[in-house]
Amino acid sequence: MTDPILSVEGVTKTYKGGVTALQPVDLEIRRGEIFALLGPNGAGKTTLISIVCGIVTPSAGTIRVDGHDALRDYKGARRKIGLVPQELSVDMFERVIDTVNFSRGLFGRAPDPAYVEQVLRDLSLWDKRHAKLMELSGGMKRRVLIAKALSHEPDLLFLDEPTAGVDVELRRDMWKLVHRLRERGVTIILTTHYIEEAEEMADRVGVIAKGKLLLVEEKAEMMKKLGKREMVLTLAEPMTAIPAELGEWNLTLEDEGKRLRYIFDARAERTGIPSLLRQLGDMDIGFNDLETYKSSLEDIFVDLVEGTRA
Ligand SMILES: Nc1ncnc2c1ncn2[C@@H]1O[C@H](COP(=O)(O)OP(=O)(O)OP(=O)(O)O)[C@@H](O)[C@H]1O
Repeated sequence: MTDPILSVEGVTKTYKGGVTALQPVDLEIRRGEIFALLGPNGAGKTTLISIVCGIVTPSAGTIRVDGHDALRDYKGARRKIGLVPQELSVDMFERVIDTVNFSRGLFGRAPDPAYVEQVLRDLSLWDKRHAKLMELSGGMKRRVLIAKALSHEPDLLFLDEPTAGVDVELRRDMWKLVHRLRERGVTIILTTHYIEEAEEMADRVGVIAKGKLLLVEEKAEMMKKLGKREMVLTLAEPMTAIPAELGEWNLTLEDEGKRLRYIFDARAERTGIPSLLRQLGDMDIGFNDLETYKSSLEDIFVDLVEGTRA
């Protein structure tokens, strides 16, 4: 990859107690992309982010953030990064604008009221700028965390589970916000348990489980490559069992024999649907409805993660 904004090479982490949270991880992030790191609880997502942000020391490996070695030149690397943590760790008595200005100062940036105003406006926090954090709703507090993370004009923004525990409306707002930030040139890495979040937001998806990065793919490519597809026929007459003549097809009978499900591989050149339908016609098996489905990222994810179970 030419000039990645982040490159992670051979990074591992074994915590003091002996838990191996990351097996050697190699990952490159392109400038300007939205990358979703998708994985179940305990997969190592937060550990990886924390290592890149210099909060956790890796057991091995190197990290470069926009050319800065994250270990040897921690400050240079860290300045490029905005981190939105999972937990609210803010002083509830502080006012919105003060906490954002304070975060900017921590990175040695000179005050820039116009920039901070823009960030607060983008996050619909401008009207609340003089409110104390304790006076804000949960969703607004989360936006304040984002404003703080953006306060020093980072090029790379980490969102650690940005929508965990927020309502649907706020989740959609977050998604829009992430797209807007990208339009402004910010590269975004987010972690999530939610498939639909990765599906909705990301350009590329990395699937991580048990500390192993199992796969990194363009989202569309991943769906295409690994997608199974399904066709469901609603039968005119319920069946008690699948006739032996249909034994070679990957069929299941559902809904008390009223629906027949056919699963096929989207990668295969031929779906087999025409010949299956012909055969059903020859056998006088009628149907009232035919639907096809593409498997979602969810199915792919479950397949992958289950594949890693010992
Ligand atoms: N400070 C620590 N000391 C010891 N073990 C830890 C520490 N932090 C995390 N772990 C362990 O490392 C593994 C990976 O945890 P991590 O928090 O990175 O996962 P995650 O993918 O972010 O999970 P979640 O989605 O639940 O936040 C887990 O087994 C966890 O228990």
